[in-house]
Amino acid sequence: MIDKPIIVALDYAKPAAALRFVDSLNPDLCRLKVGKELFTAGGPDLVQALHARNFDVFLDLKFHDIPNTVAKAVAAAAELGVWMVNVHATGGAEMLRAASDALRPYGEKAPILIAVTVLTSMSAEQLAATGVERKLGDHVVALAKDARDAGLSGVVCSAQEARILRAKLGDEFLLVTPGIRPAGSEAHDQKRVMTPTQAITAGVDYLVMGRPIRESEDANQLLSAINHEISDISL
Ligand SMILES: O=c1ccn([C@@H]2O[C@H](COP(=O)(O)O)[C@@H](O)[C@H]2O)c(=O)[nH]1
Repeated sequence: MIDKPIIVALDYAKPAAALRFVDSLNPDLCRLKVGKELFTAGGPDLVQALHARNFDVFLDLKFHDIPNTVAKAVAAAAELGVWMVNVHATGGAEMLRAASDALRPYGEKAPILIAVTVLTSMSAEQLAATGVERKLGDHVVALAKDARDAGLSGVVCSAQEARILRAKLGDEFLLVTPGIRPAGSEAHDQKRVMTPTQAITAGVDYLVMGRPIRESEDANQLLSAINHEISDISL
């Protein structure tokens, strides 16, 4: 299993609140994800503050724009030194290729580039209502193949699609899955959820968890318990 598979979503409105929480976390237990809300409030300074505290940062801005704009945006993320960055796979093959090509000059220092397939907050019915005629699983697989063919390293998907993606895309392709909920905990707005054990058993590489960790009484204790639970799984 991958080292430090839990990525904690720092969905905070204020950088100070995010850093207060981060200062209570043990960097040996997790990596961090900065999304649209916190990056809009805290910008590159906040990302640098997380790097200074020895955390790997997944910059989850889900770029989706014309190829030139997305290429420049992922290059800016590389300049920031983030560990992982993402784009929307529905931006199309040309956009995905432009993003991948933009990171080539950074060589081994390039962030891991992945693509969002179908948001974990969407059900099959909600996806169909947007006009997508393929079944949800088929759509995720098709978008993941587009990402792989454009040179990306993996996708954001639900753990519910992990088995089919592993079968179709092989063992090296990274699967990063939000919508992870410890057994018995609230799903909130997430529709396609799995527990950490179910997800790792299905072949997921990274588990993204926000509210269950941030709202727990002792985040380090919960992270340790989940890391211990999934470390026992042999695939
Ligand atoms: O399909 C996706 C893509 C991204 N996310 C992000 O992950 C976290 C999940 O937070 P929870 O509190 O554990 O629900 C959040 O930052 C989302 O923006 C996602 O949920 N689904």
